[in-house]
Amino acid sequence: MNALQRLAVIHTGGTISSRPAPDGRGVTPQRAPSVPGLDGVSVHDYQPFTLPSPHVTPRHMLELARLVARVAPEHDGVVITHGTDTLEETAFALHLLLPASIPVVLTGSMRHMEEASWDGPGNLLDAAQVALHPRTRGRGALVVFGGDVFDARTVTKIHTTAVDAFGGYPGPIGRIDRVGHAARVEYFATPDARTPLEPPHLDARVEILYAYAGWRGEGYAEARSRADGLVIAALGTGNLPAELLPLISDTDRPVVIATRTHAGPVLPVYGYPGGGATLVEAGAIPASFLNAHKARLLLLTLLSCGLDTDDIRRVFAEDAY
Ligand SMILES: NC(=O)C[C@H](N)C(=O)O
Repeated sequence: MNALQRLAVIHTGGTISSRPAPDGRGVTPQRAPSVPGLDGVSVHDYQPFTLPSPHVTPRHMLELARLVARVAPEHDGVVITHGTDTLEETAFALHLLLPASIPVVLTGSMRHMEEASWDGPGNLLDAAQVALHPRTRGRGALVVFGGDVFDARTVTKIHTTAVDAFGGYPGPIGRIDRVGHAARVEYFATPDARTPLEPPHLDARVEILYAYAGWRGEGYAEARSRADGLVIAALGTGNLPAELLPLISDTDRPVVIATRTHAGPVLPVYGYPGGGATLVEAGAIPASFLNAHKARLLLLTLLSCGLDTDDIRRVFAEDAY
């Protein structure tokens, strides 16, 4: 007889743990869901905190990474239930902090447990079966939602209410379906290998500024004086209004340029004042394909590791994460 597989399920809150509060003041996290119908698997639950995901911070992400690293050796896979609003940030933090050899799968739900269309049990079962699947090993932190498997680097929340709330360019790297009760897991891609980062804390301060037509740098000086580093969600391939160029040239801390456009890289193409080529010339660091909030987590992690601006520039240039 085959030995039981062992699954760790780490609950953190979010809609998948939520129902309407008795005081009638809206939906709040209350009770973690249990994994439905997994034969031959012994499930061990952990609950480090119970939060709506807008309350999750980088400190919680580091706490989770340490918990996963601690429980992973005694389990065949790890699932994390999480609110969807910042799920991609926690997934990306785990991608930065954990070796790819640990199969860790994040999921959540868009509907709470008292709604007829509650998507929690299906997503949780999918996540569990993906986490335990032998082909999942070596792919690092993944997100499973609506049967699609996404890598932590590219996944993003694309809809505020739809059940298929996750997407991202270029799309899923795998899929789970079922034939009868048997799960069928297919992969189309493997995330690149990387060396996990080992920050002693995640307390560096990195702020995001969002560019728009007519921005003259309002808020920039204040953010620069508070933060250890900045990320700008810039325009198109990473361009800004001309007024930003002297501000960026003057900044002695790392300034990473991401894009507010939903897909595609940041590239030093344009040479007009504020164009991407002039920003890079002025010392800004292109975020490549990372969205602004993931670029922020990478910058924050590198700063927390004590890296200087040149080393940070090198890490971003290598597309190492
Ligand atoms: N669907 C969800 O989980 C959204 C919720 N606001 C959260 O992120 O905690």
